[in-house]
Amino acid sequence: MGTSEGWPAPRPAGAVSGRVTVPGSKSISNRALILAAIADGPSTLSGLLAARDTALMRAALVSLGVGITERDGLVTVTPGSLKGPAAVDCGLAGTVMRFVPPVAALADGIISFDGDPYARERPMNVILGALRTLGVQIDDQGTGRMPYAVSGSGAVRGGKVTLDASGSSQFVSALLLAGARYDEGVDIRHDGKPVPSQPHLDMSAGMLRERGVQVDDSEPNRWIVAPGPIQAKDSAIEPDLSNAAPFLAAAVVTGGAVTVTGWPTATTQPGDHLRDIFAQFGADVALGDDGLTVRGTERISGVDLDLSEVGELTPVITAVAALAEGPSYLRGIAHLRNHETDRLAALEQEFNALGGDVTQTADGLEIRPRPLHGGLFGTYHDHRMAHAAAVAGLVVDGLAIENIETTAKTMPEFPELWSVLAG
Ligand SMILES: O=C(O)C1=C[C@@H](OP(=O)(O)O)[C@@H](O)[C@H](O)C1
Ligand SMILES: C=C(OP(=O)(O)O)C(=O)O
Repeated sequence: MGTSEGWPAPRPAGAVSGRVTVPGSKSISNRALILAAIADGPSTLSGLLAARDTALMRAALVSLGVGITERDGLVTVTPGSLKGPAAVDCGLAGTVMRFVPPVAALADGIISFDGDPYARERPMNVILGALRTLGVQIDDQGTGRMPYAVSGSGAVRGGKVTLDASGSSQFVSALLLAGARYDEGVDIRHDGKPVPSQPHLDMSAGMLRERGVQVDDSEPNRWIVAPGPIQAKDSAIEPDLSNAAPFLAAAVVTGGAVTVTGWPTATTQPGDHLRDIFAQFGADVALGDDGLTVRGTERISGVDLDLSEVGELTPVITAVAALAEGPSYLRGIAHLRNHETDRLAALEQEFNALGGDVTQTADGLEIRPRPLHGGLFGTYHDHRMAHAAAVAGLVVDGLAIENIETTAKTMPEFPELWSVLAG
């Protein structure tokens, strides 16, 4: 696949059209695994994503004493008594490094956490501080970052905590997901600039309610989870709508038509915002029984978008914007500096290296379309940088993608699916 020269991005002669089935949602899969692991009985999950982030989550839960078996594509999770010692590899997965420590706090024993080199740069201080307030003992050598160890005593007091989740919604989701199992539940208040990624918070609250947990999020910036059992639940994981972004973008930038199958009619996934976003770029968007179809038109308009709720869509949106007719302004995404890499810097660097004109602002990007030329597009261990590069490569000669294998974080089949659609 990839070589030292990178993976040559497919450069089709004309419009890209076809149907794509994308694998399960990373965010729903890892929440379903966590909730099943601390539920009141076994749960069977279908359509669970098989990718690096979910493999890391499964390994983490198994190391704590959870039973996970797989048969005919169905994954059964059986809660066990949670115990250390254990060592959790978080890779570069935000959902593992933030969601597992609150569960590890329920275990009896010491659970240590580490991950990829860049994982040590991703902020953890807010969630570690909040856990300490809730009665959990954590040793991070005073760094607020990885590596750290949680010393569980088999139970967590819980209760009230105030935190600043402007850096990542995952700090709140982490406490919500485990909070029902704390003696006093959790009562979280956010104090700071706005919390990003509201759909992911709704996803956490929604999945808890589906499992019988009482969540009160009626007051802005406050979430109360009542103590009590989490009901086991068999469930089907939706396709990953954020990972559908590059495929749909292929239709937009080549004037083709792409259908992503199995698009849910109601969902908390942020990727559902793509319907509106691609329409703003000028594409025709239709949600039908067959899935979501995006049809490119003659023109790609520049856009002015606040992406604070859907930050993970930014790399692919940047690629489309770089190929538009006019400038685009993407706002509300300062927190992307804490993602798999500093995404604002990485997008600026890599699109400008192709002849583009992308500038970082305090909270986003300004993109002025320029004719792009080929080159090696750096991906910084960021799956979504690779998706952005692939979209640009559809219409730019000689574009190669460095470390295409990084797409395995959430979609190991990406190179194959992309080659079939665009090759
Ligand atoms: O809870 C989740 O599953 C996620 C929340 C978001 O994190 P941030 O709020 O840190 O952007 C999102 O970007 C990430 O890809 C997945
Ligand atoms: C920010 C992302 O991932 P993580 O879950 O590692 O935070 C992402 O997938 O875009």
